[in-house]
Amino acid sequence: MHPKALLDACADLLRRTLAFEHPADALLSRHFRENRHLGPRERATLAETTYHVLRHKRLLEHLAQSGQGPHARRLAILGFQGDARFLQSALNDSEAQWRAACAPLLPGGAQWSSLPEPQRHNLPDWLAQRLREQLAAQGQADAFWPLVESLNQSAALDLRVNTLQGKRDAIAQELRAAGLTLEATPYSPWGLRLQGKPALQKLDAFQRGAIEVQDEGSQLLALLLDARRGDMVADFCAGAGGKTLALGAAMRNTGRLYAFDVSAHRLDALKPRLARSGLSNVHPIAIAHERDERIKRLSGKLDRVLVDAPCSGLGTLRRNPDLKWRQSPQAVRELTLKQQAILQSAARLLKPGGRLIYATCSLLEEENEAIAHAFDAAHGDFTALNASALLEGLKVPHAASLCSPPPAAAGQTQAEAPPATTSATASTGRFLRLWPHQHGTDGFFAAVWQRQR
Ligand SMILES: C[S@@+](CC[C@H](N)C(=O)[O-])C[C@H]1O[C@@H](n2cnc3c(N)ncnc32)[C@H](O)[C@@H]1O
Repeated sequence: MHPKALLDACADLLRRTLAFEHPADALLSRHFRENRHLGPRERATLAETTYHVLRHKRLLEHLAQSGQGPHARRLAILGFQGDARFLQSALNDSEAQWRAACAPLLPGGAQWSSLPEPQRHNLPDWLAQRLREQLAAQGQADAFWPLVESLNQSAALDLRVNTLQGKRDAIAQELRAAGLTLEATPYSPWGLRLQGKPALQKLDAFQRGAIEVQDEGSQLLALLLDARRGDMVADFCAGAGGKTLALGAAMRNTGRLYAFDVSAHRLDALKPRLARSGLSNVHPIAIAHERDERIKRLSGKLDRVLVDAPCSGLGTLRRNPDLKWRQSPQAVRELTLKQQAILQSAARLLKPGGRLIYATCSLLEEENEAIAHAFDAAHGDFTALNASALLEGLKVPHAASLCSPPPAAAGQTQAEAPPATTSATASTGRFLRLWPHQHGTDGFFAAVWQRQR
């Protein structure tokens, strides 16, 4: 593709993305489907430029005020993520001069640190304020900048090994032999972290379902449910089934695993993944809402229920940077009502002794701890379990470092770790709390309970 045409295509994609009528990843996928002639480098430039501008939108829009020509083109010039010589040859003289003048203020530039804070954190004001307040209340005010910097980077590509098909080490060896560079993930026993973003779909391991793309944090949520052979389990908000597949494999393809979701479309995306995985214990069921009759019939019958609730997704900004511009305080408030309603309905499915997990990929306290505390207050028949102790029992390295609240005193030893079952709802390490800047995963939250009666 000619440099000028590629820059035009970047500008056109940005114009459409910044209308925020559709998620950026959906828009990009559609663009690539409709333009099959695009090569891998052109696709990478288009995708990375779009994501870079979404990540650094406040800064780039500020700098773009000084340029000339259509707004989206100015953003594409400032945020271009392809070969620098390629960009140079797409610019006219005045554009080239303007870009050179802006360069010291771009991310990584010599004068970037002199910019006002909003142009460095690139978050909407409401979100920056909430994160600052929340971190300060937890005594972690210093974590604000490391967090926003990590949210503005692209995420690593993690795989989950389908342990029904082979051990992690053996699959890692197979992938290395196919030319991939990777290492075991630090916490999940099922995970592999790839270097770069190699294409996976043609690999034999992918086609036979031995690997699935899944963030390490997501793997840990499924692990925490500790679903076992022969269990009756529900993945209440299964979506395209990332966690369903991990749960089905943990159950060794035995028992019964219901994959519920209100979106039949998302459940459809689970079907080819299920076919590859070799699982036959999964039952995808599209429901009308969380009080659907098909769910009521299962009341009091299940051993494990995972509620991977619909949420703001603000823990996934590394992958979905447009979410910070698409979310709002009002939308988050509405989500919290939905989250409470879903958790309440899902809890009814458990039998006494059964385990319930409420999880999100949000960073916000109101979608996480606040929902868990409200559930505690309304459900005396559920006892909170300690995520740190559970993960330790599952042999996850450094389990306590993945959970909050952190130990009050440094140097807590394993012997001092709290028991898995605790009625002290504010105990150390009660919640799984994953952060991109600390754990290299997306931001995740999970609270765990056991039904008593
Ligand atoms: C965070 S996503 C799930 C992601 C999925 N568990 C995975 O690992 O890939 C939340 C899902 O909740 C679904 N959802 C929304 N409202 C629901 C409801 N009332 N009952 C069940 N699922 C619901 C959405 O369609 C969406 O697929």
